[in-house]
Order: sequence, then C-alpha cells, then structure tokens
Amino acid sequence: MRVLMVGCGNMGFAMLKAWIESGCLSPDETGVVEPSEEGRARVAALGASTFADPPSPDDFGAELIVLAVKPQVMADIAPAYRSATARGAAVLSIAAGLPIRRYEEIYGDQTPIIRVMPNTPAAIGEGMMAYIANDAAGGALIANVRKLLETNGAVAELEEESQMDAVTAISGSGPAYVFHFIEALAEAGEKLGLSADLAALLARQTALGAAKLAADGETDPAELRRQVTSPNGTTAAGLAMMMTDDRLKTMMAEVADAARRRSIELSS
Ligand SMILES: NC(=O)c1ccc[n+]([C@@H]2O[C@H](COP(=O)([O-])OP(=O)(O)OC[C@H]3O[C@@H](n4cnc5c(N)ncnc54)[C@H](OP(=O)(O)O)[C@@H]3O)[C@@H](O)[C@H]2O)c1
Ligand code: PRO
Repeated sequence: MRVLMVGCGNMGFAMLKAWIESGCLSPDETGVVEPSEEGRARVAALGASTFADPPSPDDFGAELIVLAVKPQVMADIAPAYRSATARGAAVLSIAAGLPIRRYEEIYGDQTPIIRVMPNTPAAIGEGMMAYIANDAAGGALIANVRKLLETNGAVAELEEESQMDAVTAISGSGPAYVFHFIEALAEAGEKLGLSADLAALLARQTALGAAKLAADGETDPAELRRQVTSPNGTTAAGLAMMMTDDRLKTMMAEVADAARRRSIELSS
C-alpha cells in the first residue's frame, strides 16, 4: 500500500517510525508532506520520500492518505488531497475532535475514511490505537490499516464514533497525565531531600514497573495496590492522602471531562 502522510510531527512520526522499522511498510512505498526541513530530514533518515508541498497523484500515486496535521488547520490543508481520493485513495485521520463527516464533506461519502485516536507510545509499539471507519471503507482496507496500527501497539475498533471524544480524553491525552504523575512523584522525592537524579530515576522506574505489573490485565489494579499496602504501614499513610473523599478519582474525572469537552469543541 502506497502511503502518503500529511504532517509528520510528534504523533505522525511516532506512528510512521514503527510502521517502517517493523518492516510492515516499505520506505519505497512511503511519502511524507512536511513543511519543516528538520521534520523532513528525520523522515528521510527512515528512507521515505519527502515533500515540502503536496505531490501530484501522478508523482506519488498514494493509496492511503494519512492526515496528521493539527485539527485547527485541517480544513485548509485536507482539500489539496481531493485529486488523490478522486483516484481511489483512502483517508486515515489521526486528528482529535474532527468527525468523519468533516472528511466526507471534503472528499465525498464514497471515499473510504478511517479515524484513529493514537497515542505517542506508538513509537515503541506500546501505543493504544482506537479506530472507527465509515461505510465506504471495505474489509481489505481496514485489515491493511489494522496491520499498520498493530505495529504501534494495541488496536481497538470502536462501536460508534461518539465514543471518540472519551477515548481521546483517556488514551489519546493519557500519556501526558502519566508523564505529569512521574514529574510530580520525582518532585515529591526532591522535597523529601533526595537528589534530582535519584528522585527522577525512582519515579520513572516505579511507573514502568507498576505499569508492567498491571499490563496483562490478569490482576485487578486494585488488588495490585492492596499487595503493596501493609495494614497501618507507609503506603496506607500515603494512599490516605489520595483516596480520602476519592480525592484522586474526583480529580481524574475532572481532568478527563475537560479533555473530552475540548475534543467536542474541536469538532465544531
Ligand atoms: N501528540 C499527540 O500525542 C497526539 C495524540 C493523538 C492524536 N494527535 C493528533 O495528531 C495530529 C498532529 O498532532 P501533533 O502533536 O503531531 O502535532 P505537530 O507535532 O504539530 O505535527 C503536525 C505537523 O504538521 C505539519 N504541517 C503544518 N502544515 C502542514 C501542511 N500544510 N502540510 C503538511 N504538514 C503540515 C507541522 O509542521 P510545522 O511544525 O512546521 O508547522 C507539523 O510538523 C493532531 O491532529 C492531533 O490532534 C496527537
Ligand atoms: N494530543 C492531542 C491534543 O492534545 C490529541 C490527544 C493528545 O489535542
């Protein structure tokens, strides 16, 4: 499948890197449209073709256009790829907020369109990729796109597009919440007198180990938490600060709701 990625910043590059490095996508079949010279250079290092401006369908012959620009500029950028979709290319969008009908307004509802919400651990094959397709997207296309997404991590098909705002709030934005938790744990360590380096190491490794223990889903995170918590011990003292009056749960519900509301705003 000849793939043309439009915009290759933080998220697009994270996905593309795994597609090419896994061998799932040949660099010969891959093109990237990216205005930034630095952005083009790192794509060229993967062996893919790069363009500062949209190539004509005759020049590249894309079968899949991956739209990976910011939602706020999508309406200005996406129409340049109408000639490619008119010649049969499908569209995969990673943009937050924008619903499939927006792309159908640009390309027509006979164009196969898949919307995916990725996250940045996609770069190392540990992402969460949740997608939904329009009626024009056939089984063969979806299977090929799933093969690419599987190189990025776990893949889930949504039941309906209305789930996408909540998915964006949880797994799309989620890595940032976890990174901030790591920052906060390290800063707390410094406040207790540890050096910055040691506190950062303790916080990073603890997050990694805990995530790996929770990753297979076999043991409930609540049970894993109980296994750390000796009666009347240190963890119980710490957790009381998080759990009394559902302090952390209340905050996380507010965090997720703010992100979901922003996703909805971006759609209009
Ligand atoms: N970052 C995430 O964790 C994440 C997660 C899920 C979904 N998303 C979605 O992914 C999309 C990209 O986000 P991002 O964080 O990767 O943003 P980003 O790092 O800013 O990447 C967007 C890229 O598009 C380039 N661009 C601008 N105008 C262009 C044009 N006319 N043609 C081609 N490329 C153009 C930008 O170049 P310049 O910088 O030179 O303008 C930039 O390199 C967004 O829609 C976002 O909602 C992001
Ligand atoms: N990054 C994008 C944003 O912050 C979408 C989910 C993660 O809007």
